[in-house]
Amino acid sequence: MKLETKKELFTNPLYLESGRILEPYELVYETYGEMNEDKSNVILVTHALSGSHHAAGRYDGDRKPGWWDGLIGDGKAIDTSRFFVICVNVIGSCYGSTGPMSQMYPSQERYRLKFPVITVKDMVKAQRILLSRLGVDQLHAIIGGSMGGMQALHFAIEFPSISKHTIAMAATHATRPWAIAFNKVVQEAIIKDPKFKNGNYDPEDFKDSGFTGLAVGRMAGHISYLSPESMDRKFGRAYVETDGLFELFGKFQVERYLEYNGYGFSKWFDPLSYLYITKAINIFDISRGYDSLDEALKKIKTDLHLISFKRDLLFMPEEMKEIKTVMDSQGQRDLVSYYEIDSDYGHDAFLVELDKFSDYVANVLNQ
Ligand SMILES: CC(=O)SCCNC(=O)CCNC(=O)[C@H](O)C(C)(C)COP(=O)(O)OP(=O)(O)OC[C@H]1O[C@@H](n2cnc3c(N)ncnc32)[C@H](O)[C@@H]1OP(=O)(O)O
Ligand SMILES: N[C@@H](CCO)C(=O)O
Repeated sequence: MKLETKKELFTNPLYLESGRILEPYELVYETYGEMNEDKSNVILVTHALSGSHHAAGRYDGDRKPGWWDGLIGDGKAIDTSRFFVICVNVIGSCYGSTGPMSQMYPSQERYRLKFPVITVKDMVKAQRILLSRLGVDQLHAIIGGSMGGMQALHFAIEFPSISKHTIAMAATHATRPWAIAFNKVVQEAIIKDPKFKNGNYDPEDFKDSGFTGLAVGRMAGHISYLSPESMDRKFGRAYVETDGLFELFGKFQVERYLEYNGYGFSKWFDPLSYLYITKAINIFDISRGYDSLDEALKKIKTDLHLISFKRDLLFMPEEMKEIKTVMDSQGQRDLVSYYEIDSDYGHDAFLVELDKFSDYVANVLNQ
């Protein structure tokens, strides 16, 4: 599989939903496979909250491949021997596209809290502009999970003719208070951490030791990505062997797991990006700007595939099913399908249980 990382600079303003502008801005992206002559084999993959443009393949020295490597590659469900796949790091993130720690023009100071609030619709708009720059006006498919699924839904509504197929997984049409509440924990923990310094932190300060606010908040988030059943399976009631049951700070394996993943995460993810992206997720609502959800969905022309996971406790199956119900009731039955995957892993099943939906995805892409 041919893997390339690229960056594009845009000097025209990006007009944001908030009324503010981002100017200039950069987008970093990866591509896999080769674009054919008539540009008819392009698939856009959209990433989730902490994901990046590195969706597949491996660079020299990498311990792990990209986050959807099991799905994207030669002969895999998103077959890079046939398709040219693009994955773009969203604005607001911390992997190279313009985000809160980028430098403002012309002062060269970092934006920090001066960075504008961005929305999932803004992330999509920037990617549409990148596609135009690449000469791509028609996609074979758009596919993403979680916040990636939200982007796929926005693409379907805002750019109805751009893609033949749209696959939105483990997402919702509007973020519910339940999910906002988990994000509140991480946001509060970040801003109240003394190292945050009202956004004026030095990233070097937590490169080695981690950023406690982000670590603790991410633990709450991570709980919402699993389920009671997957935790039973992963850990049971196992205790860390070297810890005594009657030591106050002795740990269950599940506690060790949350510490490992929370503190590890806080060494490499930027706290301001986390604040801005969770804000974008919280205010996600595909009906904003329309009279109703029905009106927003009426714009859809693409073949829309909605996929939920049975025990997704963050974005629950009923939320995606509602999109199908509305579309069915207003004469769009032929455009929409809904598939509920029998899984008890939890929300992150879209990253882990690839064998449960690979064939489905391959079938859609073969149509
Ligand atoms: C599009 C995107 O969103 S990409 C971003 C994806 N990444 C994330 O969401 C970050 C959070 N990570 C995760 O949620 C998970 O690691 C996933 C979903 C990516 C993968 O899940 P799984 O393959 O089931 O891995 P699992 O959750 O068992 O293990 C994760 C880590 O915890 C470690 N771990 C497992 N059990 C324990 C334990 N008892 N104590 C300490 N650490 C543990 C694993 O060794 C692994 O470490 P590593 O990341 O250094 O390899
Ligand atoms: N665990 C994934 C999905 C969260 O919605 C992430 O961190 O991006």
